[in-house]
Amino acid sequence: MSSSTPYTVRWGILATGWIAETFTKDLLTNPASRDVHDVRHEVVAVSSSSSKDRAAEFIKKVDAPSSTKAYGSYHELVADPDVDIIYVATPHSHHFQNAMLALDAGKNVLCEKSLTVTAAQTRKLIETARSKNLFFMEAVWTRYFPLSIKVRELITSGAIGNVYRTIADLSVGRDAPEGKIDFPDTNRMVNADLAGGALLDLGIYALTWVFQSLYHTQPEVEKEAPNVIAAVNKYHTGADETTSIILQFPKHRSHGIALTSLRVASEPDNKDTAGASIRIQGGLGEIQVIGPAYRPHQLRIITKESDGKAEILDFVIPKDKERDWGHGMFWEADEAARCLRDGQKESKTLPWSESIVIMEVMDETLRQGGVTYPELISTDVFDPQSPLNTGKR
Ligand SMILES: NC(=O)C1=CN([C@@H]2O[C@H](COP(=O)(O)OP(=O)(O)OC[C@H]3O[C@@H](n4cnc5c(N)ncnc54)[C@H](OP(=O)(O)O)[C@@H]3O)[C@@H](O)[C@H]2O)C=CC1
Ligand SMILES: O=C1OC[C@@H](O)[C@H](O)[C@H]1O
Repeated sequence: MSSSTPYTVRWGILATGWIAETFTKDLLTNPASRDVHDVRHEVVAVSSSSSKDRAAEFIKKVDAPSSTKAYGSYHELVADPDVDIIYVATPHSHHFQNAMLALDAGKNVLCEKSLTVTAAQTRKLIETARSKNLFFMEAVWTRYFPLSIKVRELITSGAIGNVYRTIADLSVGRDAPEGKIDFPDTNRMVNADLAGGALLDLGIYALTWVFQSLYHTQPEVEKEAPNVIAAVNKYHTGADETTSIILQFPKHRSHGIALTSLRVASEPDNKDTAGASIRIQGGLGEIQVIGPAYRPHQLRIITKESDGKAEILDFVIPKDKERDWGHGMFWEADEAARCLRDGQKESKTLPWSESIVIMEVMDETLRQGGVTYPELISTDVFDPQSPLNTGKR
């Protein structure tokens, strides 16, 4: 293959909900629209545990090629020899069983966040990927944004000195009268059977910023798992509604403050009026990240020398004009493609070891808050016939 021929990855999409649609539409954009020329993506199959018809409707809706195969079960998808990698887009409750199903069938996996319900499940998936020599990655898309790459470069180049503290918030204001939260109790955001709660759904992004700035950017030998102090308020469903975590990295004398809530909003008007959702603070200045923690769009760099004038860097998410689409999830897909091309089993931007430490922080937070999830979704015993794999709800 000549070096000018892009490497093609053939994707299988497992589930047909909101994020599956958003991600698949990104896969179908022209990589040239984001100035990527070395990799490309094909969507070859989609599976729905609800029905084959639903998978077929999805294929039409996202405007995938008519040759895309529709399956009415996850089992059929993972057995398809034309699929190189499976994108797991079910609720977090299902990730462990669904990702295991794919790995067990010899497929590479990109799995939505939060990676699993427990750290033990994450460890099991990683052991399986390692023993089967397969690629496996947690789909924390924000890490692959040019904006995130720039933040990591600024930190490692010493632009704000030693980083001592990061304050990161991802909260959505869904407070409702009479102590309610404005999601039906069955919704995956608050339903404990689907591993609902602020932490696993949103808090993972606040933790991502703490880890990108205080952990990932450290030399390998200096990385340390943090001490964790958590305060958790539970909703009547048993899921956490407001969770605040202090992470202490003693060797580095640094603290991370990760905040998440379903009651109050990081950005009440979605117009940046509330200021930075993330502040990365160093001895010489700070980097402020503007926009929601999962899809930020601006950096403000303020140093002791700034003299009241922040350096502002804007990051626009490119659109494929022909499809009139571009959400920003294509960068993580490009990363997965390059790893497959280069024979790498894990991404350097979010290595397995880091996913484990983050899951351990979430475990500890939930333990301190007394949040527990049902055995069906927290077991680390793989069962191909689990209802989570067969869709028998
Ligand atoms: N990276 C990001 O920006 C985002 C990531 N996410 C993550 O993606 C995952 C899915 O979220 P989202 O797409 O919003 O969820 P949806 O409820 O919209 O979709 C989930 C899909 O999973 C399948 N599914 C299988 N069993 C169940 C079940 N018991 N209940 C509900 N769905 C089931 C269904 O597809 P089918 O019937 O076809 O099998 C369903 O459409 C979550 O882990 C979430 O954290 C979500 C939003 C944004
Ligand atoms: O990952 C996510 O990012 C966007 C949020 O709206 C969504 O709830 C969450 O799953």
